[in-house]
Amino acid sequence: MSDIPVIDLSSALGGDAAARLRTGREMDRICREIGFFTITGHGVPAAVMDGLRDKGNAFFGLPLQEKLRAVHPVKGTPRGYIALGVEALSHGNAVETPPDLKEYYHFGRESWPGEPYYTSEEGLRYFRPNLWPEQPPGFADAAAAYYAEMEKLTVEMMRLAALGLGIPERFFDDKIDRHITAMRLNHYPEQLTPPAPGQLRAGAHTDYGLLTILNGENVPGGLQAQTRDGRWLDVETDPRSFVVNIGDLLMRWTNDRWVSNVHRVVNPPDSAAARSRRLSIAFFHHPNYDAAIECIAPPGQAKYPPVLSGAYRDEKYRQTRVAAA
Ligand SMILES: O=C(O)CCC(=O)C(=O)O
Ligand SMILES: [Fe+2]
Repeated sequence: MSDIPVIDLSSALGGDAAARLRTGREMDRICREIGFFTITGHGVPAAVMDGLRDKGNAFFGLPLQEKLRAVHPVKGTPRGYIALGVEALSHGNAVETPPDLKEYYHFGRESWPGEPYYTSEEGLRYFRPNLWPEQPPGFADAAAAYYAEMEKLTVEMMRLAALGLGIPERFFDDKIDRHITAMRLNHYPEQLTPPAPGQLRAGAHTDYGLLTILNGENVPGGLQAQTRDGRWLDVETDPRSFVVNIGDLLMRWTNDRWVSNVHRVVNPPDSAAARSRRLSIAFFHHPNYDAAIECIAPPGQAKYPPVLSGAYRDEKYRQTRVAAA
């Protein structure tokens, strides 16, 4: 495969059963080979995408002192601002590199029901209040609107995934209906000094969850995905479409039928480094924390023991932190 495939979701989202099955099978074919594809016809309004992108750009454009006021007081909490030098994604895959050349803002669901699933001691570990900065105004609303669109889209995509995997269309529904998805706005600043040896915007890594839905922009110093035979492919991240990739947990759930590809964000070339900042918005779809992930496989052929969704993510977060935030 020499290019990242494109899936047009419009007929499947229109509800036509044959189109849904066809699209699910297309996903299956692609995800067995390379767990990366672009989606068009996704139905997410451009105004929602631009809305959050504008707020993100405004936030990262603030002076560092301002941004640091949005650092969460409890170290390691996936909420609020994380400055340059805190994370090295490659550590999640046991590769040592210097920290990634990015800053990011982490947030989750804005509100949830007053039920024990959310409010118990365990629930509180995943459902935490967001930490919105004072500036820019309207950030929380733009984020909630975007989050809601991603929720609708991922329910549909997981149904198509089920069709492609040959399991009941609604198999995933009750395992993702109280999902613990975190989102990130990643900002890769202009590079005014050369990176250290081995230092990238985001080191080579795999994502942890089910589907990552990414909205980026095509500027020098962008996303690359690695093929099974070790080549790096440039991934176009057009701001009007989304790039979707499979995470480790879905790879495990499918008993390795679908691949969670290694990917990275490279540095811009020297000629453009001083002016190529880049913003990406990532929705890391992750099942309900109490969902047991049991390999979808014929009896006796599961490659992995069952694991709980929440415990699995906790461990991944622990591995990728290289400095106190
Ligand atoms: O910024 C991008 O294009 C990708 C970022 C990424 O892979 C991640 O945050 O996991
Ligand atoms: Fe990633």
